[in-house]
Amino acid sequence: MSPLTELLPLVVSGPSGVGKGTLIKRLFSEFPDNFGFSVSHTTRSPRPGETDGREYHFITRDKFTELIQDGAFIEYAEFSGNFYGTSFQTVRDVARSGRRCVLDIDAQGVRQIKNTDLQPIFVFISPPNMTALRARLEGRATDSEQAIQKRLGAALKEIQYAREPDVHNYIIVNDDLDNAYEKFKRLALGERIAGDILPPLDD
Ligand SMILES: Nc1ncnc2c1ncn2[C@@H]1O[C@H](COP(=O)(O)OP(=O)(O)OP(=O)(O)O)[C@@H](O)[C@H]1O
Repeated sequence: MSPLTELLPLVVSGPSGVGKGTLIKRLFSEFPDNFGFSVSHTTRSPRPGETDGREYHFITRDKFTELIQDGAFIEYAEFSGNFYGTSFQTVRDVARSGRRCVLDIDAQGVRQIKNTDLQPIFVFISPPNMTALRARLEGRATDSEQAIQKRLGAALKEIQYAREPDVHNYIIVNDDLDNAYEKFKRLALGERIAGDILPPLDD
C-alpha cells in the first residue's frame, strides 16, 4: 500500500442524500490524522455556528470574481445566488499537511475537474434505488417536499452522468451503511477494491 501522502485526492460525488457526508465524517473520525477535507470558498454568509476556514472560506463576491479570473479554482458553481468553489491552493495545503485530500463535489464539479491537470480518484456513491434515496432525504428532515423533488430530479441527472463510461474509477452502492463504509475506507486508505455496479433505478 502506498503511503497516504503519495495518494491522489479522492473526489466523492453522488446525489444529495445518498450518504456522502455520513461516509466522509465516519472516515475522518476513524482516521483524524490521515485525511483532510477540502474547505470550499463561498460568497454566502456564514450560518450561526459556522467558522471561517472550517466549514467554508467566506469571501466577498468581488474577491470570488478575482479568484475566478486568476484561475484559482479547480471547480466552481453558482447555487441560489451564491458562488461556491474549490481552489487549487486548498487542495495543495491539505497535501502539504501530509494528509489525503477528500473532496465532496457534484457532477458539474466532476466535469470541471476532468479539465484540470489534477488527476484524482473519482468515486461515485450510489443509492440502492430512488425509493431509498427519497426516504433518506425525508428522514434527514432538512428539506421541504419541493426541495426534495428538486434534489431527486438532480439525482437522476447525477446518476445518468455516472453511467457514462470512464467518469468514475469506482462505484460504491450505499445500501447497508457498514458495508459501504468498509469499501469506502479501504479505497480511501489506498487499497484496490472491487467496486460495485450501478443498480438499475427503475422503481
Ligand atoms: N446506508 C444508509 N442507510 C440508511 N440511511 C443512510 C445511509 N447512509 C446515510 N444515511 C442517512 O441518509 C441521510 C442523508 O445522508 P447525508 O447527509 O450523509 O447525505 P449527503 O450525500 O452528504 O447529502 P448532501 O449532498 O445533500 O450533503 C442522513 O440522514 C443519513 O443518516
